[in-house]
Amino acid sequence: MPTDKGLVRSPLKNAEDFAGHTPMMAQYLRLKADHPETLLFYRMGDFYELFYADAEKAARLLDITLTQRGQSAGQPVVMAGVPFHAVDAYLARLIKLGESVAICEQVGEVGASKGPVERKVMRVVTPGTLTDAELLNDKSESLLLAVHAGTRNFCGLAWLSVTGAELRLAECPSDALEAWIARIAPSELLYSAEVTPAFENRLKAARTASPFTLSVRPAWQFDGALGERKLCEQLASASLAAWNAEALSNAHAAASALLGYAEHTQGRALSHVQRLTVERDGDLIELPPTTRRNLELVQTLRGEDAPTMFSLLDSCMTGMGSRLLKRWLLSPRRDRGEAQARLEAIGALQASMFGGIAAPWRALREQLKNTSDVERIAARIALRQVRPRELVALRLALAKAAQFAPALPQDAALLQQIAQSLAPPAGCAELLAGAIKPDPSALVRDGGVIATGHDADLDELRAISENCDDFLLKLEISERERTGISNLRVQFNRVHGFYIEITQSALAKVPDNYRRRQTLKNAERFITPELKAFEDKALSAQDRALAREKWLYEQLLDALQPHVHALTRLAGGIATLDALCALAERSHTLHWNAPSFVAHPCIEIVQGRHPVVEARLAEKSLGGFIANDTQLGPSQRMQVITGPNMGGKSTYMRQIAIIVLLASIGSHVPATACRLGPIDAIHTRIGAADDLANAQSTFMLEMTEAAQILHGATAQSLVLMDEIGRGTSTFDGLALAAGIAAQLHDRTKAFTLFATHYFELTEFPATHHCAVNMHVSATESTKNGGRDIVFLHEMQPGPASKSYGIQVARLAGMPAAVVNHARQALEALEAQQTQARAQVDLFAAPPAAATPEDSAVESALAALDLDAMSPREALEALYSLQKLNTRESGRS
Ligand SMILES: Nc1ncnc2c1ncn2[C@@H]1O[C@H](COP(=O)(O)OP(=O)(O)OP(=O)(O)O)[C@@H](O)[C@H]1O
Repeated sequence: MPTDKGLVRSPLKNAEDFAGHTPMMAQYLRLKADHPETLLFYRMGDFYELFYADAEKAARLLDITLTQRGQSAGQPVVMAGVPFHAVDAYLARLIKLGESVAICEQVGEVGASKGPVERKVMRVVTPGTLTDAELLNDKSESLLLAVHAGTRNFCGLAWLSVTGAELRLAECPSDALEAWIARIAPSELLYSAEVTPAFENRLKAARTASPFTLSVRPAWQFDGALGERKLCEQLASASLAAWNAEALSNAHAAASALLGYAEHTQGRALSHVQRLTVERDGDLIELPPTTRRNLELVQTLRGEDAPTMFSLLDSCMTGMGSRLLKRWLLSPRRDRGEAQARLEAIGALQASMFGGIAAPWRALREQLKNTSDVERIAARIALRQVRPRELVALRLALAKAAQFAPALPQDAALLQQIAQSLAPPAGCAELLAGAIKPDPSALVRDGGVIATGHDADLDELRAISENCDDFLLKLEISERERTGISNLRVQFNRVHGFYIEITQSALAKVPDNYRRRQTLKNAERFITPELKAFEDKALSAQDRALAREKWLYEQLLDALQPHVHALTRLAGGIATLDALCALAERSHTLHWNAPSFVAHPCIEIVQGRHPVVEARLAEKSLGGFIANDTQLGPSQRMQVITGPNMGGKSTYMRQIAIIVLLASIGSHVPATACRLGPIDAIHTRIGAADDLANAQSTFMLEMTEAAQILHGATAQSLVLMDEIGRGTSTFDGLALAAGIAAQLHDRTKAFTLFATHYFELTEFPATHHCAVNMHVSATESTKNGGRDIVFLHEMQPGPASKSYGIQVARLAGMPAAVVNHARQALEALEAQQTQARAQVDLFAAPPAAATPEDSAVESALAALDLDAMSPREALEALYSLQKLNTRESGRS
């Protein structure tokens, strides 16, 4: 029997367990037993109430009042509540804190049966399965990721956004798991209750890179065969061959848990998820978490959202566009096909000759403004959670989408593809226009949502409640005419309802179909079948109109289901168009140019700039950015960069990485020209703070990151090494820096930018022919006796002549006494070093270490497939290894 850490069933499951509890508390406890780890919001009239431990927790987290009311099973009932109309704000706070909430509604008729009204958990809101517009961030996705610790050191991954249309699968070696998690950046991660404690600790540790909620699921839900079946059902396909996703049993197992959980939280299947993508290790340009952090792609080093590369790049008009652009930025592909198609599209959007009007991106962006989030609305239609006003927004978006296509230039394949996806699903806009009022109430339960003319019954019901007086007046006139009784009156009172009043004198003229209702002194009151029917209708018209509206809304949702697929396709088209128009606008505004791709290895940049630093300088009027060239190719793979602190070394290195990344996603780049050969990864090792959370010192972290780069980089990688070795003693640091530079140059052969303050390293290019010295220029100002430094920020060939550390310290406001002291000490040190400097060849290759051959025991050990062994076989293998070892020791 599989254990289930997260979903431990409450022992209070049987009816007798609730003995002594009031019927309502027994109902609550029964529902709570199914959601032990989740706060249960139990609807009572106008409030959602929480009880017992949930109430205490909510009171603490939400700062709401904890109260006690009555007793159940001899104990006071501890409770706390939130008003139902304000629930979204409370949910948002809880979700932000990583909590999950089960929403339990009253589903039965009040008073329909004995005991409490029937209640049901309608949905579970968790950080990774958000669907409410109020809880979601427009510009970022909330992703749910399931991880399966598979066999043979492989992990399966499956992830999706519940409000998106795409499910993604991947398999990765176990040691690459953290990098994958960091790249996916989920809001919630699902894992099996039966993973090893070590694996669980790794998942917990992965939260330091970007926080997410961990949710444990029963082990049986991670089932490969079940996952494959569920995927086939989801995609309405007999096999996964079309997606090249057949032989991925670890990922299928993750998908099984993922879909199961997503359905559990939404209370229904995710019919809108109809696309599948398999991500493979080698498809993407590797951007390790350190690179994303150091290049400040989506977060600054301080953890803020701006100014970052994404905040500069994202001028999208819609949330869909922003989300897609972020995905592009974080997942550049090695294959240039996609980037090339985007470049072509941007070129076409910028061509001012199109149709004799200004560049098409301008007009398109105007049209894209205020387009609603069709992607999320389509998902909410599928999940039957869509609100009336969203449907109006959808109708307007459909009308807009129809205008985009004719405005699209015809000469780029990607734009043509977009034009096709923008065709609004036939009949959908008409359906919406016919069914929903142009300005409906926010919620269906308030009524006033369904358009007049959509349903005759509803119109009549509304007419009754709205035009009661009118009806009575008309009836009075027609009855007076029919009977010839001129003082006949049609009236209403609360006790007797509707009636026709006839005075004594006119009784003789009363028609046959009048039935007596009441006799007064001077008059008789009658009812007719027509008036009786009206009375029945009028008295309950409002309630019935509301019920009818709800029913009609459900009918409308049914009728919209077949359009969901086309709507998500259309949403994809709008998002892509928006992202491309944003790139065209950025390129125009920031004076960027199109890069070109070549097959031979090179990174050639003419007049490159760092876009974020440039924007900051412009914003603060700190002067212009100095552009620099970069030339890296087969014969010049490494630049050893020296120059003063604050000279611009880091900026120069980062700008190259950013230009390479922008080109790889198909964006224009901040340079006059750029030619780029194949790239498989961008690695960075740039100064870091202590990683206290992982108990690593600065130096340990520096070495760990450098080691990862040396293991991972290839001849197609771009490597940024900023001041490696500075975290330890000078000799240690210098020696390590020399070793690392030699390894990158001789073995890895990656394109390397190696910034250093060790002047000794400027000798490196003399013996390493693919390396060159570069330096950032600075000069001493004539003011202040030539003691001040002026940064020119220009990259020039050759090594720097001076380090200017003391000048920079002076600029930073160091007391004059310290500066003088340092200057004297420096002179003494330099004199001493020149005398004592022994000629040490820092870069000489070490004597080849004899690589001992593996012993027979080691070879046998390496050949064992532990995952495929039973405990008995493992024990036998151990015996034979022991025997082998005894034999070997005997020989030696
Ligand atoms: N090309 C440039 N044009 C104009 N200003 C620049 C340029 N490069 C750098 N700067 C300015 O100089 C500042 C320092 O640059 P950077 O951090 O790259 O220097 P550094 O040489 O790496 O310094 P350190 O060695 O102390 O790390 C930047 O914040 C920016 O304001």
